Amino acid sequence: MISIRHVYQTFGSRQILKDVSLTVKDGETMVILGASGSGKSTLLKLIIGLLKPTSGEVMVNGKDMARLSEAELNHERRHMGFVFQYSALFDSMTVKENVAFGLRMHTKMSEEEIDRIVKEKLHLVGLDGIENLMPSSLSGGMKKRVSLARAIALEPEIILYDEPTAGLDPIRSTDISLLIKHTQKVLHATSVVVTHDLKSAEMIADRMAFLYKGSFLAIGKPEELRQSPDPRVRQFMEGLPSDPDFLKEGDAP
Ligand SMILES: Nc1ncnc2c1ncn2[C@@H]1O[C@H](COP(=O)(O)OP(=O)(O)OP(=O)(O)O)[C@@H](O)[C@H]1O
Repeated sequence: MISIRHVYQTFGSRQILKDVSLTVKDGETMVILGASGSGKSTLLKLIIGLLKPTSGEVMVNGKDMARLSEAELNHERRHMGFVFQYSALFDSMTVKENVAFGLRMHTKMSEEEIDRIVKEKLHLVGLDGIENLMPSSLSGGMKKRVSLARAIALEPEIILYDEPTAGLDPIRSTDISLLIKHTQKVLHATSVVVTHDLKSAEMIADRMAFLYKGSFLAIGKPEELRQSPDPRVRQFMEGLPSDPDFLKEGDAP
């Protein structure tokens, strides 16, 4: 379980998160929505323990991430998988070495076991037989899949996704969203997905949380957000422009 309690995050004089609280239950997929700069990635960094909150608590599986030593943090991160924006594969390593990275770092598995797990995870993401390719020869969608295979290699209890569909065309974006959903079904992981992509969010979310200027305006099931009494939430959910005069009469599509 991930429990964020009354978190404030300040950088210099700028307050980025203001009294943010959120619980992500075991096995749940929580999607964090919000405009650019609203603090979504900052929230992920707090969960990973890359940032310590200015005040408040970030508890992951009962551990206060801000109070852990670097060694303890690394131990906790072994149970977490990360799918970064733009895949972040190691360009000088083959697909196999990318997927095997965490296995080599955190375990003493034999080469046979590593081979087996790499094959199994690539199969799960629909990429059989590409172990020896280099990332530079893959399409954007394939890179995302490899990134997901790497994130789940150690069968993490928690998976964090930062904009998993960024830079993909709508069809590939749907493919990745379906894959995230499938992965959830297989692994029963607790997941937090940061995205701008409403269609993807609707496909994968158990619940959604809408971050607006550093505070959550709404947390709930997708239909609850769509019917939110707060016009700012509905506006985002409907993808309307920020300036209501933007679509003047006669300009409407
Ligand atoms: N380490 C830092 N030092 C100073 N400012 C920071 C730092 N990290 C983030 N910020 C600022 O905090 C704000 C929120 O950043 P964050 O990356 O969390 O937003 P976001 O919602 O993920 O945006 P996007 O969707 O564009 O990625 C931004 O204005 C950013 O410039």
